[in-house]
Amino acid sequence: MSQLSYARYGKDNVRLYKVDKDERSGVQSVVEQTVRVLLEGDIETSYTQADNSVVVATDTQKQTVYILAKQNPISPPEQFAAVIGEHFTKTYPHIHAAHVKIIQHRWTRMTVDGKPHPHSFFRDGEEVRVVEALTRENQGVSIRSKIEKLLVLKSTGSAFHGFHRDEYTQLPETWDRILSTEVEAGWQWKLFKSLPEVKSVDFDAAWKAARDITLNTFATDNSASVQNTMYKMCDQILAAVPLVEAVDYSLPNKHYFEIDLSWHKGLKNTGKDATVYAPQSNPNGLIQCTVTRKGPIAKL
Ligand SMILES: O=c1[nH]c(=O)c2[nH]c(=O)[nH]c2[nH]1
Repeated sequence: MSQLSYARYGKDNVRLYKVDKDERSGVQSVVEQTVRVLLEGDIETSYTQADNSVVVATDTQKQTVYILAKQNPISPPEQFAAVIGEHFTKTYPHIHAAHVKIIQHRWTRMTVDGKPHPHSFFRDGEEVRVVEALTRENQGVSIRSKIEKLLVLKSTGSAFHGFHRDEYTQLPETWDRILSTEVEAGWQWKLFKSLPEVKSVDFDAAWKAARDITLNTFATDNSASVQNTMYKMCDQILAAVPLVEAVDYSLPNKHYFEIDLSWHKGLKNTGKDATVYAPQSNPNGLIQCTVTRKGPIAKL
């Protein structure tokens, strides 16, 4: 009559904080993450026959995350995700795949009296660093790194003209507009065959390169469109990080509308005279792309 066609289960929103205390200098460093683990394997009978013997309880999964966090570095998150994935696929013969997602939150060291403070931090924005890792038994680990919720705006240096026009078109062309977006950028790594291979990669350097390229290109590109600017970002990240096979962006176009105030004593507030704008929440444009190197992509 019916069959189970999809089954994954695990613990979501496992909140984790780890401090590293350098006893000699007294400097402490902190990392805060939110972890999701979802397991796949020979678990059908738990759904279809109430057979809990195949269930590694989600509470066990949570405890395991804490123990692995104690026993291993949790940063870079790509490596910790691979450690978690390997643990579940190696420890339980009937678990064949582990999907691990880690969201790393920002804690930026405070500067006090011009000096980096040894143990005080602040949240400088909602931007997060995200990792999605899929470990499949005897096959390796597929890792995607991401930047999410990085809000940016430029007040000039962006145009949008020459677009298709027909009887449905109302938007005027512009040679000078505000450009704002909340960056969601991802980069897919080549398939790693083993945990030691994952541990040899400088994921922090890649994250910094992707972030710097995103910000520098956003700021300096004389943007013809969101589409063209994001393609330039992808192209540079592929060039900067040889182990990355694909780069993707998803960019909402957060519109700022001019307001015609001429009805009030002839106030000039459009075109080159525009200074007061109305930020829009919705609807918004949404522009997405994935850019790959030529050739096939290895996928789990
Ligand atoms: O950069 C842009 N790309 C579009 O596709 C588009 N469409 C639109 O209305 N404004 C913009 N801006």
